[in-house]
Amino acid sequence: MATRVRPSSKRCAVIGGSGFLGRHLVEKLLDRGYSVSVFDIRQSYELPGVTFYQGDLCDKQALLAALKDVSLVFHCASPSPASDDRALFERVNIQGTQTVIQSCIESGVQRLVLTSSASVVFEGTDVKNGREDLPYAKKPIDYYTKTKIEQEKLVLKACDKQKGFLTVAIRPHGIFGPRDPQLVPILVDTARRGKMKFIIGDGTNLVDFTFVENVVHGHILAAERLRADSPICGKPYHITNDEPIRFWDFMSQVLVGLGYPPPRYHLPYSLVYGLALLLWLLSVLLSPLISFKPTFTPMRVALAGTHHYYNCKRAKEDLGYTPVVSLKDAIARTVESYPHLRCEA
Ligand SMILES: NC(=O)C1=CN([C@@H]2O[C@H](COP(=O)(O)OP(=O)(O)OC[C@H]3O[C@@H](n4cnc5c(N)ncnc54)[C@H](O)[C@@H]3O)[C@@H](O)[C@H]2O)C=CC1
Ligand SMILES: CC(C)CCC[C@@H](C)[C@H]1CC[C@H]2C3=C(CC[C@]12C)[C@@]1(C)CCC(=O)C[C@@H]1CC3
Repeated sequence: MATRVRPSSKRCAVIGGSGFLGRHLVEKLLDRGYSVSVFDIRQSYELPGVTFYQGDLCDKQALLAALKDVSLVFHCASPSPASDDRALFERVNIQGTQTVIQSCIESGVQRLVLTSSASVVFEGTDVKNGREDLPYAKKPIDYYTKTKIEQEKLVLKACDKQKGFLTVAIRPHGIFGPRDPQLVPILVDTARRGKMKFIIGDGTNLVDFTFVENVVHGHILAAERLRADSPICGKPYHITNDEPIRFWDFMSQVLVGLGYPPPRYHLPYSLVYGLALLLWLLSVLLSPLISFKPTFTPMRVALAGTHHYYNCKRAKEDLGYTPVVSLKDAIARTVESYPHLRCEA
């Protein structure tokens, strides 16, 4: 009878490893002595010690090739929330995640760490110090969030100690840092178009923004503690900077750091939300004729005008997590990393 060789526990794969979070995770895993395979639909860099597999995670055969002899998998691939493409989210985040789980099981992968999102409980209304036992959003605010909920449920349900397949989900919130293609670039683009003059609501709403290195730290702690006898199997964990900040103070600090004026004038939240909803509806109705993507989507307005910060006590207790970079240092390092986005005037 052929004996199955147990893959080395230091051999891992990062699905979505070409992305913002994925690449930071790959770099830290290499530092920690892991050998890393990246599976992604695109290859965005080259690094010694990394083997790239280019493919779609919905393609099982392509995935099986990348997971050969791998014992630990990080799944941090997703279409960008900005794509607002329902069919794509469903195909990649739901069907694709099912394919990831099946491929892991068939390849003998022992541990799967999913990058979920704290937004799985967010319905567009205040979440203050939210714990992991909050129910999933019944009316998710967009298709991205709806499919992130299904994705997390699939991965956590697949955890099976008997079969030796262990899973855990990390729920970060508002990831930022060097090379982020989303938060700072969208903010600067909005400022350059003269649209960052207004504060939505009274400006006192508290939000978590999480430095990418803290998110990476949470993922690695979870992976290294994921054993059959640990309490973390099949559970979700909030990972934040644990320093909620006023949404508009955070935006202002980034803008001022890059040489742009901070927003000053207030607009009522319900007015802006209503307008965003109307614009979104128009963009859907007119999509056969013209294509336009509004900057102020209902999701962004809700995120900008409500409290949404999360308690990460469970991660502290079970994973031994504490943020490794403070918010102040994180903002300074992020601002420094975008010299090309500085205000030229
Ligand atoms: N950026 C944020 O603020 C937050 C992100 N997340 C989650 O973190 C994860 C990583 O996000 P980011 O690094 O910000 O996004 P990103 O867009 O930079 O990276 C995602 C990667 O997934 C890859 N990908 C997409 N579809 C694929 C497919 N069908 N097959 C293979 N690869 C595919 C992309 O090519 C990309 O490299 C995602 O799961 C996202 O939902 C969760 C909370 C907050
Ligand atoms: C135009 C301005 C009002 C806002 C500019 C900044 C926004 C682009 C970002 C502020 C909060 C961010 C955020 C996400 C994306 C970028 C922001 C909207 C997520 C939706 C990314 C994916 C998630 O899982 C949740 C994030 C919440 C915070």
